Amino acid sequence: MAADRIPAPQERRLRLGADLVSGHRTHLAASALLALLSTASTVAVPLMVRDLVEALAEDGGLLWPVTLMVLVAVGGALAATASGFLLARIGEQMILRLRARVMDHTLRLTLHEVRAQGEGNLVARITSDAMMLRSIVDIGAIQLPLAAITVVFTLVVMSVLDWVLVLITIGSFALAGAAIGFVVVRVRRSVIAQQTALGELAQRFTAMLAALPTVKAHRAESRAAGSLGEDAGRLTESTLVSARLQSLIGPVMGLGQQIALVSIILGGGARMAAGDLTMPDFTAFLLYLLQLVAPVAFVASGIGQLQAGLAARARFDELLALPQETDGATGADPEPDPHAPAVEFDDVSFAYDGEPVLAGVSFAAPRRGLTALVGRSGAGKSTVLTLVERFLHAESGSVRVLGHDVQAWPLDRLRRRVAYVDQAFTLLEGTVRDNLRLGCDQAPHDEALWQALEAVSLREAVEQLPEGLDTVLGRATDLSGGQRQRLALARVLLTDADVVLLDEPTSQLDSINEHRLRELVDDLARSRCVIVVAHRLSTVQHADHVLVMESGRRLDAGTHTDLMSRCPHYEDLVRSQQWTTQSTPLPARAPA
Ligand SMILES: Nc1ncnc2c1ncn2[C@@H]1O[C@H](COP(=O)(O)OP(=O)(O)OP(=O)(O)O)[C@@H](O)[C@H]1O
Repeated sequence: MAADRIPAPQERRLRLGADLVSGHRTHLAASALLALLSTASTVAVPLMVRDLVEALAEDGGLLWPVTLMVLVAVGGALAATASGFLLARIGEQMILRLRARVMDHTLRLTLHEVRAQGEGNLVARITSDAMMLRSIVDIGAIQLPLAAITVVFTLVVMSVLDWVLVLITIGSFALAGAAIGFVVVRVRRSVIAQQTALGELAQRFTAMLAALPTVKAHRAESRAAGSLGEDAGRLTESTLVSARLQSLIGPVMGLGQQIALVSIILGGGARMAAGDLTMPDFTAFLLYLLQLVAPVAFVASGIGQLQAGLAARARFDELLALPQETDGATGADPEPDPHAPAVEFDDVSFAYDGEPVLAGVSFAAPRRGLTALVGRSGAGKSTVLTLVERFLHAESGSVRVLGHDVQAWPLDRLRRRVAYVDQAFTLLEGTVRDNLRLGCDQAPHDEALWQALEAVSLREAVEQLPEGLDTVLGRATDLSGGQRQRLALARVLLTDADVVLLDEPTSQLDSINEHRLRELVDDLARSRCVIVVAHRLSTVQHADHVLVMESGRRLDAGTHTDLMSRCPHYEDLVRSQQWTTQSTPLPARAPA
């Protein structure tokens, strides 16, 4: 199954030659052939000019040489155009495949890694980095080798005309070449710094947009814009470093050309005076020299741009080398144990980057019914859910689902059995229909979707949306908090998950919504195991089992009534209803 396939580490690098250009070999060969024809015409034209000069001197017919020269020149131009177009197509196809691969890979990274990388930084990979990488195909695959071939061919033909002048030409350009080589090494380093700064800016801007309501509510637009401006300034600084280096390339080559031209005119004049060089040969030589400038300059600047592409490639390699979520299990799905609890924690400990968060937690949630996790903010309740969903791995102890360790389940199967509803009741940017079908293997019919909406009292609201089930949510049209909540639960109703994990939002809902949510959760709990991180007393009172957590430990477990009679900490939580307030000390208990 594709979703379960984890690429071997060596597959996770960009193998630009085989990996990206594969499937386009014919087009690539055609493009190379056309470019070669165009190069041949470029090399041939000055020789034709020489024949023309000779024909003029000998009073010969001009029609045939001129016609041939025009045909060769126009043919060369057409071949260059066709080659360029083919190359652009290959480049776009390559970028298409690359983007698809990187997006797929990114979605399979662990949540922890995606957060560590930053969304904006990851987006920069498929935008600016991808465009930079295109230069490897545009320039590196054909144009640069061809420019180099043109230079070599031209020098060979020039040496047939006069090898002494060729030595002078090579000497003049060699100096410039050495200076450019020095610059190019630094260009690559500066481009990596520039792309990293661009990723950072994109990341900060994305995060700022996500927090826009808070920014606006605190009238912090100016401060936010100022801070983003500073990041943009840092990006400009690193861009200027590479721009400064790259801008050196053109003038240095120009200088090489000037030196070569003056040297050739002086040297050529002397050799003509000595009778070692004819006028037509000198004319052709000069034309070749002028023609040589373009490919030599292209090789010089192309190597610079190639460095940018290679820098982008290094950033892709870095991303592709990040491990995907591993699929622990192999072989067939484990058969659920009918006698085992739905979820079972056995002495589970977990730490975030060395910081202990859970310590020796044990509990069992039965196959049916509502289990509530309660505790102050930071007690580790949400972390328990993430371990069940295998977003994170326990450091010790075992987390079992339907009788089997979560590692024994193929990841895809585990997540089919366990539905997760986060605190924000997140909806994807897409139609209502897409959102409802998210966890379903077989897309349910609209009738089933309407039934699920009916069950969560959302049918009327969706019918009133501009395009009903086809209304795109997430941009101009969005749902209220309570409606999102119900849509997320309708999504769960459409799956056949055995376990439902629900991270209750900390914000207080109005009493009608709270009541509806409770009814829905009770409904779900009649046929499935529902584990809810509870922030409301109403949820806890309805729970069949309550697990009390404090500082990453299981403090007690039982029914609400039992816990009220024997667990002072629980009594405190219930009385204060301050499940989410860590810093505020709880008021003293009333005397019994
Ligand atoms: N991504 C993370 N990286 C590092 N530490 C984290 C991360 N997420 C949570 N923590 C830490 O782990 C601890 C437990 O967090 P968790 O979210 O499980 O608590 P919680 O009981 O669900 O809190 P709340 O009721 O406020 O949602 C906290 O101390 C928190 O600071």
